[in-house]
Amino acid sequence: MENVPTVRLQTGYAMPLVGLGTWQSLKEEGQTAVECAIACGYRHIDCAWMYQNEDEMGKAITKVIKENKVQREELFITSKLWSIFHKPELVRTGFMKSLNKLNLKYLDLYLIHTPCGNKYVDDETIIPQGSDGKTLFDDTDYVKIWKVLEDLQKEGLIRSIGVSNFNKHQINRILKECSVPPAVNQIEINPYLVQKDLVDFCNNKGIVVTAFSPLGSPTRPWVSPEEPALLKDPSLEEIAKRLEKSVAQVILRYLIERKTVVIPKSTSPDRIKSNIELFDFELTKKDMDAIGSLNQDFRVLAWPWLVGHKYYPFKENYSE
Ligand SMILES: CC(C)(COP(=O)(O)OP(=O)(O)OC[C@H]1O[C@@H](n2cnc3c(N)ncnc32)[C@H](O)[C@@H]1OP(=O)(O)O)[C@@H](O)C(=O)NCCC(=O)NCCSN=O
Ligand SMILES: NC(=O)C1=CN([C@@H]2O[C@H](COP(=O)(O)OP(=O)(O)OC[C@H]3O[C@@H](n4cnc5c(N)ncnc54)[C@H](OP(=O)(O)O)[C@@H]3O)[C@@H](O)[C@H]2O)C=CC1
Repeated sequence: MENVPTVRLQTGYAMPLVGLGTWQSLKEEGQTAVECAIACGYRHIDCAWMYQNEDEMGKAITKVIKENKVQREELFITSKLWSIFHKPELVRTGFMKSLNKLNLKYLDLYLIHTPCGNKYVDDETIIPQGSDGKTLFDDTDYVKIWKVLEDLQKEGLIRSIGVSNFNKHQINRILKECSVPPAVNQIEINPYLVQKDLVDFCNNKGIVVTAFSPLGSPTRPWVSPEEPALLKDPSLEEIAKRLEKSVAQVILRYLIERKTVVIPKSTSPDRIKSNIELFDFELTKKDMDAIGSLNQDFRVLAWPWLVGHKYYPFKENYSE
C-alpha cells in the first residue's frame, strides 16, 4: 500500500491530502470506520467535539496504535473547538475535552469550528436556544480565541492551529492582529460550491484549504428533494464512466488537483477504500474546466441558526 501524498503546512508538518470525515459516523459504526480506514491507508482523521463521537474515535485510534497497525507519529488527527466554548476561559476546557476523549497527548491540527460563538449552557446543549426558540449567541471576538490556541500550540499540545468557515476578512484580521498565521482553513467545497476566490486567497497567504462535504453531504439530516444532488450530476457521471471511476472519485480527484485536502465521510468499507484510490489517474484541463463550470454557489451547510450573528461569515459584503 502506497502512502497518501501530503501537503506541507506553514508549521513544517505534513498533512495527508485525504482524510476520513467523521460527522454522523455514529458510535460503534464510527469506531469500525476508523479502523477500516487505517487498514486502507488513511492516516488523517477529521474529528470535532460537535460530532459527539470523539470517545469512539479515541477508542479506534488507541486500538490501531496498540495493535501496532500504525504509530502515533504517522497519524494526523484534527479536532475543532465548538461554538459554545468561545469564552476565552472556556477555550482550554473545550480543547482538553477533545484531547482526553481522543486519548491523545497532542493534536496535529486544532481548528476554530466557526467564527460565531454560542452561549455555554452545558455539554449536551450543542445549539442553545432561548425560550423564544432563538439561538443564544456569544459575541466573543475570534481573535481572542486564536490567542489561546497560540498558547496551546506553544505548550506543545497542538502542532498546527487553524480555522474553519472563516471568510477572507476574518482571516485577514488574524493575520494582522496575531502572531501565528492559520495553517488551514476548512471550508465547504465541491463542484456545486467551488469557492474560487477564497481558495485563491488562502493559497496566496500560504494557508492550506481543506474541502469539507466534498461529496455534497448527501445524507445531511435536512436534505430536500428539490436541492441539487451532486453525486447524480449527469456531467460527472459521463466523466466517471469514461474514466472507469466512480463519481465520488472524480469529485475527490478534482478537489485534489485544485490543491485542496479532502475529507470524505464514509462508514461503508467499500466506499472508505475507493475514496482514497485517487492517485492512479488524472483529469484533463477540459474535464477540470467542465467540473468547475458546474458551480451553483449552493451551500449544503449554511449554518442557518447563526444567521444574524455578528460574525456570520457568509453574508454578502461582510463587515464587522
Ligand atoms: C439537523 C439536526 C440534527 C436536527 O435536529 P432537530 O430535529 O432537533 O431540529 P432542529 O435542530 O430544531 O432543526 C430545525 C430545523 O432546521 C433544520 N436544520 C438544522 N440544521 C440545519 C443546517 N445545518 N442547514 C439547514 N437546515 C438545518 C432542521 O432539519 C430542521 O428543519 P425543519 O424544521 O424540519 O424544516 C440539528 O439539531 C443539528 O444538529 N443541526 C446542526 C447540524 C450541523 O449543521 N452540524 C454541523 C455540520 S458538521 N460540521 O462540522
Ligand atoms: N468544518 C465544518 O464545519 C464541517 C466539517 N465537515 C467534515 O467534513 C466531512 C465530510 O463532509 P460530510 O458533510 O460528512 O459529507 P460528504 O460530502 O463527505 O458525504 C458523506 C456522505 O456520502 C456518502 N458517501 C461517501 N463516499 C461515497 C461514495 N464513494 N459514493 C457514494 N456515496 C458516498 C456517505 O455515506 P456512507 O457513510 O454510507 O458511505 C455519506 O452519507 C465530515 O464528515 C466532517 O468530518 C463536514 C461539515 C462541516
